[in-house]
Amino acid sequence: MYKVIVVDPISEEGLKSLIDHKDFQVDINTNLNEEELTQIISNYDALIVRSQTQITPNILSSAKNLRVIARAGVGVDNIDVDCATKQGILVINAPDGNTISATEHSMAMILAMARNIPEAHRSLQSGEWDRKTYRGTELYQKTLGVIGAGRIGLGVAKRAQSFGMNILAFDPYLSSDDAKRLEITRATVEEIAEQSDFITVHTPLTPKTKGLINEDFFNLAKPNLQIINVARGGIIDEEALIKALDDGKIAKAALDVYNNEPANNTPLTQHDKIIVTPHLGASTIEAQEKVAVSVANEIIDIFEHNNVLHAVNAPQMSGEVEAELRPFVELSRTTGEIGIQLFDKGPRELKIKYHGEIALDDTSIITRQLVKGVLQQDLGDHVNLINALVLLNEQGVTYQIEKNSKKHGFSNYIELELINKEHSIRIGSTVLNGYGPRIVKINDYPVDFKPEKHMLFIYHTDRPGIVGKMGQILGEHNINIASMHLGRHSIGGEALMILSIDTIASEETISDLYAIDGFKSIHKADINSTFET
Ligand SMILES: NC(=O)C1=CN([C@@H]2O[C@H](COP(=O)(O)OP(=O)(O)OC[C@H]3O[C@@H](n4cnc5c(N)ncnc54)[C@H](O)[C@@H]3O)[C@@H](O)[C@H]2O)C=CC1
Ligand SMILES: O=C(O)C(=O)COP(=O)(O)O
Repeated sequence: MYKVIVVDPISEEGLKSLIDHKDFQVDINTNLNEEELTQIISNYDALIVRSQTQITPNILSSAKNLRVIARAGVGVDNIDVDCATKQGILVINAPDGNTISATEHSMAMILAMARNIPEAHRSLQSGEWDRKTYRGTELYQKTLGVIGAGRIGLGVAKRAQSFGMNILAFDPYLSSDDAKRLEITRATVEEIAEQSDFITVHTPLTPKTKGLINEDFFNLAKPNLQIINVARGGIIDEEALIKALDDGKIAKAALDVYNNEPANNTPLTQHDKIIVTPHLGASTIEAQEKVAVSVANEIIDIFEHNNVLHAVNAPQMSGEVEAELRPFVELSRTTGEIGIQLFDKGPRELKIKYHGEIALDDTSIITRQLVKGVLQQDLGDHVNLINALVLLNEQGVTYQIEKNSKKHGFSNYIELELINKEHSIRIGSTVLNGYGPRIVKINDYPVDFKPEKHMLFIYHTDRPGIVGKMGQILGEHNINIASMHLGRHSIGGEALMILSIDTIASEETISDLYAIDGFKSIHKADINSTFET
């Protein structure tokens, strides 16, 4: 039974598939403080949040059994994702469940601000009939600057176009083709500052976007500028905003999000030229149901089928590409395990080469599997696909990836090289049509074997009688040989023997094998990962 805790208010109707599932127990407790959550989190396999609960390193350090944190929404800035990643906890979100609601809320804010609706409403409720003070502005033929042209930004742009607005957009990922097709003009942040009558921000909060709209920006702005933020508090510098409004550098603002939430104690909510809502962008019946359905179904899929659709801190694992890559994924972990056992000391560097068609695919999952295999010998189960690269970095090991879509003898070829100051080792692998995963190269030795659970790699001088002696010693130690492969450069020259054996070879067995004249170095490789062809 998997245990899931829901700590923010989330549609129970949307969570129904999880609540009704026989393999899941769902506890809903939306009143926990940090200390209380820290105390109970080790009981849970999955945690569901919205933006309210801060998932801190403190909580995560106690989350010994937590495998998944699911954000029923988009922004994950309330979750310490780096810390979760280091601990191997998968973070997922529901990236499109609330897009329409946040888009519509942004339009509502623009319209409410342009037409003074909240102020006029308040005035009329207080008994006034003032048609002069609340004269507004049309959107028609005005310029809207969109910073962050993703799902919501483009949704706002499309709706604003239907009001006859011209759209300028800044987003490093907005291609000129897409901009042309969408009839949007790409612009720099400065151009947007200078030319816009309205501005809306729709980026995530990142070190790059924090304070993106600041005093310098407002100094470039037109005095009639009206600006909204339905993305994240902090993208617009709050102090600079108040100053720009007070100094008449810009006209108005509308905010749904704040540096500190709940925003009970800030001049922003009292300012005459700012209209405010308490982070309501995603607060509709429809959005809440959609995000809840999305995280509930994905949690089930992750625990039951290991399928991840909306990973924030891991490569995606589903669909056609995954089916194509699956044999390589399993082979790679094994290759990493073999590699580290053939290497005497810790590597300082890994080089990973992808040759052939596979070079055209997203191979990040394979890279992580190779690294996981390498680290697993020392770090055991702690290392997983989420934290493999972080842990590699922590071990002071760098990695490089080389991709070449030209064939390297095989239609697909993956090579792992482990390097330190003294030496390096290269292991080449492929998946052969009809034959499955194969190791096809060890350093310069061409080989061809299917990795098995227990193997011996013996570097020796090629000479007659050596195999018989080895068979005899293994027999004396009650070790059965399942298969044997030889790679050699020339007759009588240096050679590599690879044995699959049915049981683990003891240190005593290895030391007896060293007595054979011509055996130079012997490495055991015992594979932890389950390996299927
Ligand atoms: N107020 C609310 O209730 C809600 C707020 N949001 C917030 O809205 C924001 C956007 O959400 P979506 O559109 O769904 O995300 P998205 O991921 O579809 O779009 C974000 C866009 O920002 C762009 N971007 C990233 N860094 C940038 C930079 N430095 N400069 C310019 N563009 C940059 C990305 O390229 C991407 O196109 C998020 O911060 C999210 O948390 C989302 C839903 C509800
Ligand atoms: O999805 C987002 O990023 C939001 O900001 C919505 O936040 P909420 O789920 O309403 O707390």
